[in-house]
Amino acid sequence: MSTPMLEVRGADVYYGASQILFNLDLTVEKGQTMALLGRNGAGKSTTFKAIAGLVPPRRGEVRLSGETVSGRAPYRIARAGIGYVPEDRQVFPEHSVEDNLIVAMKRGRRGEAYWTLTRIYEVFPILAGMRTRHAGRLSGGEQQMLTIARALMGNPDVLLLDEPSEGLAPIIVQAIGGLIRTLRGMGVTILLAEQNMHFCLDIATHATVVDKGQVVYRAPVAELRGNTAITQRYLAV
Ligand SMILES: Nc1ncnc2c1ncn2[C@@H]1O[C@H](COP(=O)(O)OP(=O)(O)OP(=O)(O)O)[C@@H](O)[C@H]1O
Repeated sequence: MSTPMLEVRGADVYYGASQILFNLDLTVEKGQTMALLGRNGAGKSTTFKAIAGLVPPRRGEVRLSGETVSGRAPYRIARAGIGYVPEDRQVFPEHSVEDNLIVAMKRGRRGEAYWTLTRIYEVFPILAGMRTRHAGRLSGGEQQMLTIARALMGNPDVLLLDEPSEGLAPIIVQAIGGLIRTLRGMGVTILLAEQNMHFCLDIATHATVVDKGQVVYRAPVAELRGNTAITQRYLAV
């Protein structure tokens, strides 16, 4: 098997004296859309912060295409190819949609420039229609699309999306879901954290379930769908 795109190996992660993740292992292969599922407080966001270098693991490591990136500063991890979209949609509110995209523009680590403004507008036509609008004027769903588009402008090898459906109306959640499916169809490698299992089942190819900071299940999504013992016990559905 080829080297995984993203690996977390044996990660112990703490906030101060509290241990939040315990010996956590996670693997995302190239082209997969991996759902990271678990209840509120299970450790999904902390896993993302550990990967992005905001809360580095005290033990264990994070590897991107086989290269250890944990221990580096967050901006260096981003530059290495990890595009992180945190839960709180951070846009520059006083700047236009297009300026928000342009400041994030960067070649990938092998010099790739697949994601350009033109391609972003093809995949996100809604942003094309509001390119001169101040980002602060966008709705929550539009801002979510903009933050995903901004992360892509950095030509990452893997895209981390932390609860992209959170707090959005069902019709917008559907639109975000459709967008992630489009990215999946384009071969983008995605790690998607979600509390909403139904949202994930339609989008992801694989699932990893965490509970109390530990991985309790991993399988292709089709298997999770049929596993009511797991979904009832860990996902409260
Ligand atoms: N900055 C922090 N300091 C201390 N504890 C924290 C901090 N952030 C989160 N925690 C705790 O870490 C645990 C895991 O939180 P985390 O945010 O990773 O969960 P989650 O699965 O992403 O859930 P949510 O959907 O609520 O974001 C929780 O018990 C939470 O209270």
